[in-house]
Amino acid sequence: MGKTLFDKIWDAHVVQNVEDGPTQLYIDRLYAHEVTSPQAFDTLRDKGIKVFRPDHVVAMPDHNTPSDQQERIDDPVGRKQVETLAANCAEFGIRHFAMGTKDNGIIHVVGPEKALSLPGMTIVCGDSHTSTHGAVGAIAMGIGTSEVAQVLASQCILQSKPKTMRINVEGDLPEGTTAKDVALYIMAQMTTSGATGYAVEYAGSTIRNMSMEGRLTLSNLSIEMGSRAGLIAPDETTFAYLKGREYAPKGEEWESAVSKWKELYSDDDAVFDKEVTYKAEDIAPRITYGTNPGAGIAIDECIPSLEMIAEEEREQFLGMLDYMQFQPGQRLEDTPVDYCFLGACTNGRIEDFRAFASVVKGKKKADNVVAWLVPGSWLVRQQIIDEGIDKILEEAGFELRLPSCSSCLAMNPDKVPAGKLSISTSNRNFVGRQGPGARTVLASPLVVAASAITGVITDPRKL
Ligand SMILES: CC(C)[C@H](C(=O)O)[C@@H](O)C(=O)O
Ligand code: SF4
Repeated sequence: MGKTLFDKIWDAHVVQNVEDGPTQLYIDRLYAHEVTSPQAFDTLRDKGIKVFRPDHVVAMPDHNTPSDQQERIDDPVGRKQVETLAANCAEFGIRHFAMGTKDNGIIHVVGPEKALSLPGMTIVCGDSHTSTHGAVGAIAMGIGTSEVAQVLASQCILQSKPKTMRINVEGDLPEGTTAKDVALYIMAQMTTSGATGYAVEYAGSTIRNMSMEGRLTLSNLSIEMGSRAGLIAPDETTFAYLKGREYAPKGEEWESAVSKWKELYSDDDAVFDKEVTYKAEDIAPRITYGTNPGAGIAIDECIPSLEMIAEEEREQFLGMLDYMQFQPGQRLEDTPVDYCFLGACTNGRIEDFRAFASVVKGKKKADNVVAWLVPGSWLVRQQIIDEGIDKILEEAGFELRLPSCSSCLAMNPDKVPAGKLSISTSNRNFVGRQGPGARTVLASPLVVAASAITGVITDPRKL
């Protein structure tokens, strides 16, 4: 029987299989950020252990970094986390991309764009959206802080092998529909726990035709349906994206790496524990209405009416709508928005800024809207400037901010006030996610851009 892509990478990293226990898996790359690493470093310090392979670890602060200036962090808790990361990296000899330096950004944006994440790797980080890196053809998983300590100390992790699922998407995406919409659509079909216990591989012609950055967006959201990992077989798109990037293999090493990477696909006779197929033509620009990313609709649909919801789910459904201040059956188009956020590890890449700019070019931001446009890294910010996108944004009344997780998570000054409605390109719309009492609807950069221009939830196809 053939092997799946996941099996091929997994098998190549098994150090030992413990009978009736987890697998000891070798890890190629550990990323660390300021929020989930301090205790892991404390553990090493307490036990007098050194970092086993410091050159395999890359750290950077991203959650607490402000997006308006990066000279200082006013919040003492956030400041301490960022300072502690810097001190730990200095003490343990780990590469550290400091706040405000050209290498810094959100880990899940920086890793792929610097080719620190490569096909065939095992990649972990104390962060659930580590699934993002699976888009380059890697096993990339979020882990807990105690596991971060394990990897620092041994470059290995104890892991039970998940089941495998293949999600195929076939055909051409309709106009105005992006990778983000594909992810939101799949999640609505599968629910936010539909892939729990599985490692997902995305396949099919829609995925093959998707840009590398679109694939990163899709893999990013894998965790939101419960999957720990979201892999995509590396192909010419992957190789073209990685080639020449800072940490990519060079010269002959590149050639030999690519020939190995070309073996990384699921064999024709590989069997998945579960397989589902969706049609691209069924997907449209989407928007969420609830407080989990699976509670979403096509932008021109209405929120389900109460009759459409199973009886046992009605209480939860009404609870979500109550928080969101929406009604069953309500149409969301034309609902006034207060905040617009372009950014996060979901949609903070150059293609997202190009998409946003393509909508707002020659138009003006609505007066009722506060807009935060936050590149996912300093490299993305530089690309925006080099391509003159900053000028287009400025002329339309927007301001380009500094790289950060920003308004994705209320751990820095970019908080949405209680009761305000935010339309956001991030990946989570949980209660209080963008600030206590803040209400979040998730959408693509095109939908957020159209809404930032009109001041109401707007279908970009109709602008
Ligand atoms: C702070 C961190 C642990 C968290 C995560 O694991 O994902 C954050 O990045 C998030 O997006 O909620
Ligand atoms: S941008 Fe958001 S989802 Fe991504 S790592 Fe930061 S807080 Fe988590």
